[in-house]
Amino acid sequence: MSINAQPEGALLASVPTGLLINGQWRPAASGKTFEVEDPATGQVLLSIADAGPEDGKAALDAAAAAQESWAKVPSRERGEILRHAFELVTERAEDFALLMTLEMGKPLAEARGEVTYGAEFLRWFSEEAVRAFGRYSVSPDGKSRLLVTKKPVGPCLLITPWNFPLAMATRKIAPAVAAGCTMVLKSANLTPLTSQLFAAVMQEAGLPAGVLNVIPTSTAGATTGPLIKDSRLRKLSFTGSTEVGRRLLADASETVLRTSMELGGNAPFVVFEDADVDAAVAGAMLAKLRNMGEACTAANRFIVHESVAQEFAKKFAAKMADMTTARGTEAESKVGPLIDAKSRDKVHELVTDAVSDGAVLIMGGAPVDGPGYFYEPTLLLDVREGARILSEEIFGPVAPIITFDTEDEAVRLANNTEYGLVAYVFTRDLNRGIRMGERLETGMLGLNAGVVSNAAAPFGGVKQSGLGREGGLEGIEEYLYTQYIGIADPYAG
Ligand SMILES: NC(=O)c1ccc[n+]([C@@H]2O[C@H](COP(=O)([O-])OP(=O)(O)OC[C@H]3O[C@@H](n4cnc5c(N)ncnc54)[C@H](O)[C@@H]3O)[C@@H](O)[C@H]2O)c1
Ligand SMILES: O=CCCC(=O)O
Repeated sequence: MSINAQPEGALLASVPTGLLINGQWRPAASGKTFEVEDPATGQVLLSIADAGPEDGKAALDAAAAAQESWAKVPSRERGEILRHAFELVTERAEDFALLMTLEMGKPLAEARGEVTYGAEFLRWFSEEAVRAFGRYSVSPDGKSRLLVTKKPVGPCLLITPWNFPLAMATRKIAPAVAAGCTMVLKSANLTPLTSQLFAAVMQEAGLPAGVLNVIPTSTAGATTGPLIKDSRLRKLSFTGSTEVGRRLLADASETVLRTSMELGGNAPFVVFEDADVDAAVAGAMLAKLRNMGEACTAANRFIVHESVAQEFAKKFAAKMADMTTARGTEAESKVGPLIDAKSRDKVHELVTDAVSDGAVLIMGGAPVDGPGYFYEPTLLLDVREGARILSEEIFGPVAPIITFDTEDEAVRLANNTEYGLVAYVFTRDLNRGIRMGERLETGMLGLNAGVVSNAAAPFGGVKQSGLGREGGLEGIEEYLYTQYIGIADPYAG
């Protein structure tokens, strides 16, 4: 494969279409396949093998068989495989970007940004692999020695969403490889192609057979359900909706399976009266329109001080009006299609509901005519506090604005949600920024920043946004368990 993007046909022809089990690409046991569509055109891109329960079991068999030998591979070697994978993904950045744009719809410029972001998890954890230290200490009474070590948790099931096809996979696979775990990856059925290509890259980077097994499927529950109940599985790492996450947590409780849950969000974006409004608008464009608003981190509620709300809305609308809605492969595209008709209908329903409830439509507010699932960038002012659009994830390019008067009111509005992934705060007052960090119930805070994602930072939420952290120093811990060995007094007898 070349460094430059291949033409679509050649690129698609290079994507493996089988299941990856024990180092071999093979058809599903049932012989079934499913189709992957381009959300911008509705055209079928590729048909790929459709794993069923039998394939799921074969994948876990392979992961379980490879676990012991993989855990013994020196951490430096595991790190070097990750580093090699980082270099290969970077060399093929244009291919990964085009593939993501084709199957998910995001504009090419954003897809390139995701390649950089996704690849960084490989580099970060190639460096962290060698730092999973334990400790040795003398017990307080001096009579014994305490040896504390970190060990790989064992075979993991990784389930990823469709919205960031590369980064959501590398954010799990890289720390699992660094920790010495084997894996079964269940990629998103709407965007499995990037994971297929990435798995081929991991093979090329030297990952031994059986360490990473990949089972795309159109029957997620039926195929992964038995794995979650299988006592050989030691970890479930899920990224997706809170609704599915809740169900998987219930299933995981049967075997007291260790879990990481990266779930939904409902991010507040708070603009204080002392904020630099232009900087807040620039942050809002990122926090809202990155990935067409299809991000767990997307600002879902703009909570703006009443004294600057008109100015903020006017400037925000002007910037939004510059965003060209077009197929992601077109050079001018700034907003691609939503993932499917169901998602677009839900976005429209939330907008219609807010408007019929008294919100003022400043711009947009409708699906775009023609092929693909495009939705107009939309701005709503004076949204009523109890509106559905403020309590549900919009997952589209729609920004609802509500106003506040006092800091206490901003905090109350921002925390008024079951979610707690990220919040954004714009203010020139550092003390106020710090206070908001202390008062907001979220795992992450963007202070005068519209994006917080960074491979070196612990990504994750509180409340119903999930459990655990991905990235940062914390990310590898999700794949390690602590073992303590008590040693008798070496001076006794
Ligand atoms: N917190 C985060 O880091 C983060 C990151 C990305 C996306 N998300 C969230 O993901 C959601 C969007 O992604 P989605 O629509 O793919 O979510 P989803 O929950 O519908 O699906 C996520 C994954 O789970 C699989 N799945 C669905 N039902 C399943 C079942 N019964 N058993 C096993 N697997 C099952 C899907 O096939 C997919 O691979 C949003 O809520 C978004 O906020 C969260
Ligand atoms: O969709 C949520 C993930 C977004 C990110 O990692 O920046």
